[in-house]
Amino acid sequence: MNAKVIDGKALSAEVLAEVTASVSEIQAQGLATPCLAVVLVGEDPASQVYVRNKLRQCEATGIRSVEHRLAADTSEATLLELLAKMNADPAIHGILVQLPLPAQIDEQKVIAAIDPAKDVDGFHPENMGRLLAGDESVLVPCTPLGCLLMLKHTLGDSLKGKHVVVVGRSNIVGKPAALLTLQQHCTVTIVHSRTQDIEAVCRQADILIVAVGRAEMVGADWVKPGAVVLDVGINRVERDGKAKLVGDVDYAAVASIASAITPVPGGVGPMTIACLLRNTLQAYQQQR
Ligand SMILES: Nc1nc2c(c(=O)[nH]1)N[C@@H](CN(C=O)c1ccc(C(=O)N[C@@H](CCC(=O)O)C(=O)O)cc1)CN2
Ligand SMILES: [Mg+2]
Repeated sequence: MNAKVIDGKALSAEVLAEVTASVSEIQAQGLATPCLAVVLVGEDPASQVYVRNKLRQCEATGIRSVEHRLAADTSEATLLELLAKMNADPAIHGILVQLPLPAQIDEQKVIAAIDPAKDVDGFHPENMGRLLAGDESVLVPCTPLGCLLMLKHTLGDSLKGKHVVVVGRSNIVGKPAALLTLQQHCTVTIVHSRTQDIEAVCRQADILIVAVGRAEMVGADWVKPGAVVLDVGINRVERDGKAKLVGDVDYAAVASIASAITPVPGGVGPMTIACLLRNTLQAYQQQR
């Protein structure tokens, strides 16, 4: 088998085009423009790239953006004060704090301080709880939402009843990906570092979603022939003396056995940013 490549760049362009059309319509009606506030603490190079891309996509879709760059030694209190101001500002509809945060700041405390209505990352405990309860109007985390859109695009109605195995149990990807596919009537298993015979469980999957952060961990012997494989990993490695970006899946090996697979780069990553803008529009519409 030679897997179909699920093109995250092409699909994210479709999502962004829909957002752009909706923003144009809002502007044509003379309404306030949707606005996203982005907070970056410190100088992590990857985070700087992601934030730059988020701001660039805001501009491309017509969404207004406000950027706050804070020094790496910013105190938790200062960040919480900024969030309180933005929560109270009716001209700001979405707020995101780029993760990871420096060690002196408690990530959970910061996430919980964002107004759930403006939480375009879908990380707030209230939004996580609503997702768990099956509330379909809730803001959901961007990466798992991107995965779901890719699965719907690839499988359509036949997504129902499929066995999804999610590798990784993070709050940001693994758990919400499991809940979102459960909501689509999939049979869902989460596996992780302590799972016994993890390869055998993964081999049962019709759909394998891998989000562990370990370069090329999933080989062909983890995958049932014909499975759909979504690779959420982004790992910077050195190969033949050159820097290279690889996923958590051994792409060449798994593409020869899967029916469809996401590449890295150009797979799930671009969908994350497109879904952020989609969520910003949703937050705006729900605040009107
Ligand atoms: N507040 C948040 N922080 C973080 C999130 C998040 O959703 N919200 N996710 C990740 C980082 N992230 C977005 O913030 C993100 C990561 C990767 C990509 C992406 O498009 N990747 C490209 C490769 C780019 C590269 O060269 O590194 C790809 O896969 O094609 C977009 C967004 C952690 N923090
Ligand atoms: Mg092996």
